[in-house]
Amino acid sequence: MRQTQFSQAGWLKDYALPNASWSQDMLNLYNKFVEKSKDGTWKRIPSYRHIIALTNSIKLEAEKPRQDTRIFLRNLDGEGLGFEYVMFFNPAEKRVVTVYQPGPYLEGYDGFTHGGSTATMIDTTCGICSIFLAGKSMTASLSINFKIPILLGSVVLVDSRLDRMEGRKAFLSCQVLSCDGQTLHAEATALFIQVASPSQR
Ligand SMILES: CCCCCCCC(=O)SCCNC(=O)CCNC(=O)[C@H](O)C(C)(C)COP(=O)(O)OP(=O)(O)OC[C@H]1O[C@@H](n2cnc3c(N)ncnc32)[C@H](O)[C@@H]1OP(=O)(O)O
Repeated sequence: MRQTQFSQAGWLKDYALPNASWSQDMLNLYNKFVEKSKDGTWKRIPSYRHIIALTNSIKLEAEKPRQDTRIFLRNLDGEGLGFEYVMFFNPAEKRVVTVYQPGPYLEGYDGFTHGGSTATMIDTTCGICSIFLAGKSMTASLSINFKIPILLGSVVLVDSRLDRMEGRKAFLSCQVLSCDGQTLHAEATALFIQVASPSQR
C-alpha cells in the first residue's frame, strides 16, 4: 500500500480540541461539557488519526503509528471540512456524547448532511461507549430513524448510552439532538458484540 509520509505530530495530534472552524455553537457546547468535566463526572476523549488502544480510564497505550491508513472520521486534511467532533464519557451514566459539526464535504442533498455520515457518527459514538464499558466490540446491528435533516455546519449532540448487557451482547441507544436540545434529528439502537480483537476476525 502506498507509503504516505506521516509526521509523528500528525499521528499524535489530538483533533478533539477547538480550532478555527468551530462555530460559536460548537464552542459553547464544548465549553459546557468541559465545565461538567471539572468534577470528574465527564471526561473529554482525545481523538487521533488512528484508534489507539483506548481504555475506560482514557489512558492511551501508544501503538506503532500506521503509516498508510487513517481512521475514517479523521481522513480529511483541512479543518472543518468533514467530521469536526469531540467526545465526552460519563462512566456513572454509561454514556458517551459527541459534540459534532458536520462540514461541507459531508453533503447529501443541497446543504444537508449525508445520512451516511450521521450513521457513521452514531456508530462511532455507540462504538466508543461500548468499548469503554464492554471492552473491544464490533457493530453487529445498527438501526436508525432519521426524523429531521441536519444542515451542514450546524451543531448536534450525539448522545449514546449502554442500556444493558446480555453475555457478550451490548445493547445501546442513541439520540441526535440539535445543540439547544429542542429538535430530535435521529434516534438509533445498536447491538455491539464483544470480540477478543477485531484483527482476529
Ligand atoms: C474509533 C472507534 C470506532 C469503533 C466504532 C466502529 C465499530 C465498527 O464499525 S465495527 C465494523 C462493522 N462491524 C463488523 O464488521 C462486524 C462483522 N460481524 C462480525 O464480526 C461478527 O458477526 C460479530 C463479531 C459481530 C459476532 O460474531 P461472533 O463473535 O461469532 O458471535 P455470534 O456467536 O455470531 O453472536 C453472538 C451473539 O450475538 C447475536 N448476534 C450476532 N449478530 C447479531 C445481529 N446482527 N443481530 C442480532 N443478534 C446478533 C447472536 O445471535 C449471539 O446471540 P446469543 O449469544 O444469544 O446466541
